[in-house]
Parts: sequence; C-alpha cells; structure tokens
Amino acid sequence: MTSPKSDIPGPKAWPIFGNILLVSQFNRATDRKKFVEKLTAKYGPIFRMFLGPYQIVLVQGHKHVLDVIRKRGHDFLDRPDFIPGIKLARNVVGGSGIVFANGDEWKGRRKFALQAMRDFGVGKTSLEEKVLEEMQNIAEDLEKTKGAEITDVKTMMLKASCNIIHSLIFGYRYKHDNESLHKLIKTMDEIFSGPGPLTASGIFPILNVLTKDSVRVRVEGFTTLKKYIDEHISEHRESFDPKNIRDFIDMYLEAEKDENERTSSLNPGGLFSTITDLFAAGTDTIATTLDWSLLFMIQYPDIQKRCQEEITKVIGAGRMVRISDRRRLLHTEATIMEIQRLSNIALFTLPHVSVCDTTINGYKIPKNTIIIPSLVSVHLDETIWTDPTEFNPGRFLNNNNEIINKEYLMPFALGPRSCPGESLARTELFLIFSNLLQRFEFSKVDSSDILSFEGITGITQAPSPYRLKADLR
Ligand code: HEM
Repeated sequence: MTSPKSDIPGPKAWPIFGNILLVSQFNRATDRKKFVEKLTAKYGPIFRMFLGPYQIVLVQGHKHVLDVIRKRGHDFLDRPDFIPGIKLARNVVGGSGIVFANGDEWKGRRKFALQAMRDFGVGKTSLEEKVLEEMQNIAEDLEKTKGAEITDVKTMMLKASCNIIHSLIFGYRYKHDNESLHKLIKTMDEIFSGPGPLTASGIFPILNVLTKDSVRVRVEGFTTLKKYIDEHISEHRESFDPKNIRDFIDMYLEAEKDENERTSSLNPGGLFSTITDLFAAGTDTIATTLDWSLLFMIQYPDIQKRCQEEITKVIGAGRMVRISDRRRLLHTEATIMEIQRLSNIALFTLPHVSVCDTTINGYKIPKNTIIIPSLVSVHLDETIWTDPTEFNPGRFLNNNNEIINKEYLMPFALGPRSCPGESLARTELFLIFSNLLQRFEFSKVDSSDILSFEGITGITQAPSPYRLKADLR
C-alpha cells in the first residue's frame, strides 16, 4: 500500500488514511486561523493534506485566491459531493439544496434563489420594511436592559436575521419572545454547529457510531425542521393562488409546475434542502457580523462617535435610516467594510473542487481535488493593506470621502460560487448597524474590560464572549 502522491508541499500522508487526524483537527479547531498559520510556517501559503484518498489544497494570498475563485472560477466550480458524509446528508434531507449541489441542480436552484430574493427582497421597500421592523424589535430588547450588562448580543441578532429569512420564505415573522422562533433557532444550531463533512466521520460514516449523541441530536433536528417546513409547504399548496405569489414557497410551487424545471432542479427534495440552506447560510452569518460590529464599537468609541455624528448630521433623530441614505453615510459604510475585513466570519470559502486537471501557481491539481481558498489571508495580506491588523475604516475612504479599495474586500467571496445572499446581507447589515448607532451609545461595562479579537471558530468565526451596555442617546 503506497502513500498518496502530490507535488504540493504538505505533511507526510499515510496509506488509506492520508492526514485524516490533521484534517479532522483543522475542522474541529476553535482557532482555525492559528492552526493554519502553523502549517503555513512549515509548508508555505499553498499546502495540501489528504483526507483518506481525497487531496485538500489550502490556497492563501490575494493573487492565488482571486485566481481560483474569480479568474478561473469555472475550473474550481464544484463542491465535493463525492465525500460519503455529504452523500449521506443529501439522502437524509432528500436533496442537495444550493450549498453542496453541483451541475444543473445547482445552477437551477441558485438562479431561482437569486430571482426569489430579487422579487421578494433586495431593492424592494417590502424588504426594507421587514428589516426595519426587526431593527425596532432589537431596539426594544436593548431598551429593556436599561443600560445594564448584556452578554449575548448574538441571540438578540439571531432573532432578527432568522425572522427576515423566515418572512421571505414563509411569508410571516414571529415576535422576538415567541417560543416557535426560539425553537427554530435552537434546531438550526443543533443541525449546523458540528465540524462539517471534511472529517474522519465524513469519509468513514461508520465512525458516527462513536459520536452517537451528536448524530442523534442532528437527525432529531433535521426531523423537527422537516416537519416544520413540510407543514408550511402543505398549507401553501392548499391556499396557493397563482395570481397572488406571496413568498419563496409560492414561487417554487409556481415554477415546479413546469415539467422541465421539476425534473432538473425544482423538485420537492430540492425545495426542502434549498430552504434549509438559506436558513443555514443566511441566519448565523448576519447575527455573527452584528455581534462583531458592537464589539468593535465598544473598543473604538471614537469611531462609533464618528458614525453617530455622521448619522445625526445627515438624518437627524426624527426618522429611521433608510437604504437610500447609504450613499450619504460613507463613514458608516466604511466602518461596516472594516468590520467585515477584520472579523472574517468566513475565514475560508466553502470547499471548492477542481472540475478538470489544472494548476495553481505551477502546482499540478488533478480533477476532483478539494480546494479551500482562504479569505482571511486576503483580508490580512500585507502586500495589499497598510497595517492590516489595525482597525481603520479610513482605509476605505479617500480625501473626498469617497469609498475606495473595495476590490480586495471579499467577505462574500467572488466568482461564480460567491454568496448569492450578498445584497440581502448588505442591506440587513447597513440598516441594523446604522439604526442601532442612531439610537444607542454602546460601551464597555467597565472601562478596564479587556476585549479579545481572536475569535472562536464554529459555524462561523464568532467573537469571544464579551459584555457591553447600551444607553439611549
Ligand atoms: C454577512 C453575511 C454573509 C457572509 C459573510 C456570507 C459569506 C458567504 C461565503 C464566503 C460563501 C462561500 C462562497 C464560496 O464557496 O466561494 C457563501 C455562500 C453562500 N451563501 Fe452566504 N454569506 C452571508 C449571508 C448570506 C445570506 C443572507 C444568504 C441567503 C439568504 C446566503 C446564502 C448563501 C448560499 C446559498 C451560499 C452557497 C452558494 C453556492 O454554493 O452557490 N449567505 N456565503
């Protein structure tokens, strides 16, 4: 039995198992950034590991990341749907959604989701009203704290981000104290907070027997979620009126009538898995970014004040900030950009796969190699940014206060697999962040509190626990 071969630098790989322990450690590391830094110091910015027979190549630095995701994005278009753990998840869910789909299924569902977001959301007053309603609820939750210590910003934000997706998909929202909303958030967390499919149990699913409890919790979570979604689909089928398309499900039911669409991508399994993907990708990401935002604001009160002064000058206190104000709130916009650059809630893109034999920086990359482009390596690349670890929103503004330097800011990735929720996410982040600063002054509970900006790797890269207080301005 021989070891797997590759001309890309990387640790010694064993027959059959490759570097299975190392890859599992990578996926389970709570500080994945540091984990990768250690390997980079040894093997350089492009290195490989083997998960059993599958080669995984980590790609770092702006030049190579851009090459892989944008310039030659179509050579690295697929997801690793050949990994047994991903196949298994697809069978449990009954379809592959968008995130882990390939080929026509992926194309059809991604196109459909983008269209649905355009029809029901982005750029529409209806979405703006939905986000502002959630913002109003967050403000009420904050007001109730009456300036006392707050330790769980994320849960507060999750209620809002989950409600926005819920409303786009199912047509209605919950009050923030509603039990069903809390249950839905908890179920999502149970399903998605594990280490993902690129682990030992992802290629040898039999190992799941050893981690029975976490698998049971996940399967129970999926069953609960499936029941919830199925009930909504049945209700929608009964009350469906083609003249009044209310939400994402109605749109899907309309498209599903077309035989060609149904046989390719828009089948019932596809509907369930696509809804699951949109919740999974669109809830935690927004809440975590908002969590980081407030952490940065209490660490940098001068920058918070700069945004507040801008908001007061341009809008005043008499009305809420609207999306049409964005072009006039450039300091606030630059601050959000800098928060995204430094928080790196997605350290890496999702795994890509080479669809043909190709190369990266002269290294041979055979077809079906798993590629992990590092977004954090671009956001902290010293050849692009001056003092990359410094929090400085001014780097995104020129002397005329115009936005600059955005081409290397890529929290949503770039290219054909980039985040289809980017416009929705940017709308949510801008409206919630600016309206929060308009109303509240955020500060440390005790001025001697020392805050950590290292982050903890989970579904996304989240801030370490911190406390803050919110006072009405
Ligand atoms: C701050 C918020 C968000 C960030 C930073 C973010 C970031 C990302 C990143 C880095 C990817 C991987 C791209 C790649 O593999 O090359 C991705 C994929 C994806 N995102 Fe987002 N995202 C956010 C919010 C959302 C929202 C609100 C939605 C939808 C409602 C969404 C839906 C998706 C989907 C469906 C994919 C998979 C795309 C595909 O495979 O074609 N995301 N996102």
